Amino acid sequence: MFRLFNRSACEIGIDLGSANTLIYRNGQGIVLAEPSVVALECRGDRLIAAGEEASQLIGRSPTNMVLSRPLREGVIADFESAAVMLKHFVRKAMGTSSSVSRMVVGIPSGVTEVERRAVIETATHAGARSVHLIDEPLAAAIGAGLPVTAPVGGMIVDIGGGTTEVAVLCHQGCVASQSVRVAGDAMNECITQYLRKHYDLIVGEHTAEQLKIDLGSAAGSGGDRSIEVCGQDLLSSLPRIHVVHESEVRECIREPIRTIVDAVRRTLELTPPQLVADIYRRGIVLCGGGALLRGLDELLAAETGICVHIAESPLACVALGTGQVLENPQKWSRVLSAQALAV
Ligand SMILES: Nc1ncnc2c1ncn2[C@@H]1O[C@H](COP(=O)(O)OP(=O)(O)OP(=O)(O)O)[C@@H](O)[C@H]1O
Repeated sequence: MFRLFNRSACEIGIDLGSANTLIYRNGQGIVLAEPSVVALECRGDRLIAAGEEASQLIGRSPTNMVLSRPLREGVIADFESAAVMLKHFVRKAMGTSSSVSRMVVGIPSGVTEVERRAVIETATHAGARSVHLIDEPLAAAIGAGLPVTAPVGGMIVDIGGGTTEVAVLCHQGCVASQSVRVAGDAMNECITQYLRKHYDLIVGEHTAEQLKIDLGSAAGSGGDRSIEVCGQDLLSSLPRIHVVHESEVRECIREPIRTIVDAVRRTLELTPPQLVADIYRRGIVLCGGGALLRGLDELLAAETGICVHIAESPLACVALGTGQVLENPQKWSRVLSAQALAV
């Protein structure tokens, strides 16, 4: 019976992000990548849709449905919805397995004890028999391939939807870090506010996000591309087409980008000189979806005087890192023993 049970149990690593949830399954790699969105029935908490399907309903949900992005700024803001969403994702990732014997979950480094507990309870509710938490910057650095076990310093900057995590790592530990609750969502919000204030135009979340991805940049590229968007006129409530320029988007996301650059500079100030020299030689590694913002690597390099590299799969680094910890528990025993919380 014991052997049968063990054969059907699986181990998974999770990046439970404000914007996206990724699941790594032991021996298989990343098996799920979905937006962290869930649609529930208004009465009761019956699941209607989760992930990509629910994301299509943002700004379009009927009145008998509650649409939720249960994580805000990297932490669980709506416990009930997070539990239903994670349970659904874990079931999908489990495939034919009957249980999850171990779950490694990435959490932002600046979270409170209550926020940590909320993650553990959500993971337990989703079916995990033992839950280990790992700091996201450490998981991201492992996933990005930084030599975090070596006695040399490396810097990782993870720009997600709700949080930006900056950390200097050395010998499986964190030497200096900053966690700011400003990232991709804050940029979307700035774009929405700008269009409302300057053009009396209200746009949905998807439109703001698309503008950021299509036109957003941290530094000028020479031209000034533009695209047409459709929004709702603030005064008449009627639909209106408006042309938005690259230079406008760059201007309105300037503030969150400044906050991110300042977090990197503050982390360097907190870093001992020997490690600063290591980082200078190896460069800074950028990951998270925000790493894909055009020109951000160049801006950071200009502001710090240090080379900046974008990780190979920036959106997957945290999940890949949790996966490596699962696959090689001996190597990462120090990371896990410090974080382990058997349920
Ligand atoms: N090409 C792009 N240009 C700019 N931003 C992008 C691009 N692609 C994705 N993003 C942004 O990346 C963010 C999502 O990144 P990611 O999946 O790493 O976040 P997360 O892990 O869910 O969030 P958090 O770490 O805060 O919990 C979103 O804000 C999204 O708009």
